Amino acid sequence: MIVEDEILGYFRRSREAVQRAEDDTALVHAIASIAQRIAASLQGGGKLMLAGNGGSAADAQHIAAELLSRFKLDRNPLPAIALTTDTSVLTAIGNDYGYEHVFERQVRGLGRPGDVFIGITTSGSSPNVVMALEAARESGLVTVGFTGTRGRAMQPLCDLLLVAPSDETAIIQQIHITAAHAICGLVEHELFPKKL
Ligand SMILES: O=C(CO)[C@@H](O)[C@H](O)[C@H](O)[C@H](O)COP(=O)(O)O
Ligand SMILES: [Zn+2]
Repeated sequence: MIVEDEILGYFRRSREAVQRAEDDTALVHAIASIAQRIAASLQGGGKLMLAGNGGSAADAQHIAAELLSRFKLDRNPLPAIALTTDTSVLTAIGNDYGYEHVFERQVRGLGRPGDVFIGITTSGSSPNVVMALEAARESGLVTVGFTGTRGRAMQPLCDLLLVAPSDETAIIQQIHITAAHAICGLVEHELFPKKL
């Protein structure tokens, strides 16, 4: 019974967060604006870079895969890189400069003005993501934050901020990947209208 309560409680909190997201006009606008900025960057020869820790690292990789491979349309690959995958780079930077630099240094090395960087942190306080957003801004990238209600303080660092309406990491991640799927669909529609 305790196990069942745990499961049903989790489902209920998920459903309530999705409902809050659906009713959140600012969130829906943020999703549309993020898709528009990514499409504009890719159209102009830019690329998308993403980073996060733990489950959000998996989300960064998931989103890059949707664009480089395909989301729903059979079309040309779109340039997207998750900065979470190269263990040589991550261990070298982590070992030589510190873990808080693992994304920031990649942003400075790989980012070009007009690219888009998405930093994903459910708390809004992971130093490696915050430093990468600072580096992206200094390097002339479009800065996008994915966070939850605890992460609103990221706003000054972000051109666009997606705030999932929850303070629970796992639930925030679920809203993030739902929003990311919507963004991938919008980017495909914008860039490949004839494929519809
Ligand atoms: O996936 C989960 C929890 O659902 C964890 O791996 C979680 O991502 C990790 O604890 C992260 O280190 C949390 O970092 P952040 O979202 O606060 O930046
Ligand atoms: Zn998780």
